[in-house]
Amino acid sequence: MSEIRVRNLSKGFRQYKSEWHRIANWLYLNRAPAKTFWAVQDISIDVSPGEAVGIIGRNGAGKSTLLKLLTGTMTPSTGEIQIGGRVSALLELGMGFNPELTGRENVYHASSLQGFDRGQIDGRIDAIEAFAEIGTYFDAPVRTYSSGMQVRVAFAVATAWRPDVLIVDEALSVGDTYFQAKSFDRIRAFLAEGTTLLLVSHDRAAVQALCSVAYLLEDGRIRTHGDPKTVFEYYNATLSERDGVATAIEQQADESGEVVTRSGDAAARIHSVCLMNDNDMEVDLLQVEQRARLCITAGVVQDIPEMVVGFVIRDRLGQPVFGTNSAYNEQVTEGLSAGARVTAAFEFPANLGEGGYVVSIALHAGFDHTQRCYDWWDGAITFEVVNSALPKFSGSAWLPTNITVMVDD
Ligand SMILES: Nc1ncnc2c1ncn2[C@@H]1O[C@H](COP(=O)(O)OP(=O)(O)OP(=O)(O)O)[C@@H](O)[C@H]1O
Repeated sequence: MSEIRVRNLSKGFRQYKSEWHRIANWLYLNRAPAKTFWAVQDISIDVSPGEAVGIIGRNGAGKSTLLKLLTGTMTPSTGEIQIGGRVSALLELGMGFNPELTGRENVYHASSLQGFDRGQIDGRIDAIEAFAEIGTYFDAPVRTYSSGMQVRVAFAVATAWRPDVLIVDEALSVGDTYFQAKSFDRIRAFLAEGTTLLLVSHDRAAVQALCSVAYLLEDGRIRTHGDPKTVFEYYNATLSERDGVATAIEQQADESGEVVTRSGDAAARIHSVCLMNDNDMEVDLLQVEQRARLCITAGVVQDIPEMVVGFVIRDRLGQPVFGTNSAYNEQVTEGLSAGARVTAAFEFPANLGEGGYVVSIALHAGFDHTQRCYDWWDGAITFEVVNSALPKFSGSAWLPTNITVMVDD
């Protein structure tokens, strides 16, 4: 059985030529044939109990509208929604608070709207206050709060009881870093206990860390769905599409079963990518701090006005660790003819933490691939960084550190 079952869901908004046409329509003066704009079109999704699903897409793709339909704050034009269990939604956190009431009073009010009685709220209020960590402000009117304080109280009350279904819309990105980390821990704990999660986020690391499936929305429809890494790579490839012209996007599993994404208009193609160590040997293993050289060869297929070669190194969660390109370094090659061969080398010290890294390579015009992308190759190579010579450290960057510790008796 699905915890969330959505079938052929659509939401249309009527668009009028002017305010007058809108009013005329209300007054049944039939002089304003309105067009319908479909913010959500024919969406079907099944989410199993305990599953975590990410929803991604450009601004205006229909993500918030979909969540509003799921939480019942908007009614669908057509389609069906079934949700099992108690839903808690973190949308527009704190918007429902009464500014004249204190945080504590708002917590009682918000919790009673969620269906909890006074005794149940009395039993949780101390925990909510402790989680929000806003000190004496908890008993001050909400109008005196900073937006961060409001988010803290709103998150604390919305998650005071573990919901069966948690719906989160970028809500966490507004809090401060400390509170975001604490909120993520709470969401992770809910997931471990069986909560179903629907998360709208542009944060690739958060979606990859929390979700097992992602859906890419575009113009109100599902363009693709699958494992979050593959869907984010596909999304990244769509960012270079212009004027509604679709980019060719290939996704194929390599020998190890990893899905590799390649996209672009193919006016130039990457031929080979390899990583060399300081002994000029091709490697897939580097010591922390060892010098490395990323070597790329490419061929020009059609005459192009310019070519920029770039790369990005990502950690295992898909978070970019470092990326640069020849445009940032003022080495754009111009006026390339079909048949030309291009070689590029990027040399750098592997000042990275231990672990696995994935490299994407790009050939494009302009400062990034969103202007015109010839070839983008996600996961072109992978490599490992090991530390057998330096002091132990954590994290994905190696920052050579001088340490001074003194004791005064
Ligand atoms: N009440 C409304 N009336 C008319 N159009 C609307 C309404 N609400 C949303 N839309 C339109 O529907 C489309 C989808 O909007 P939505 O807010 O769902 O996108 P989104 O993917 O959440 O975008 P963002 O990432 O910017 O929040 C947009 O073009 C938006 O202008």
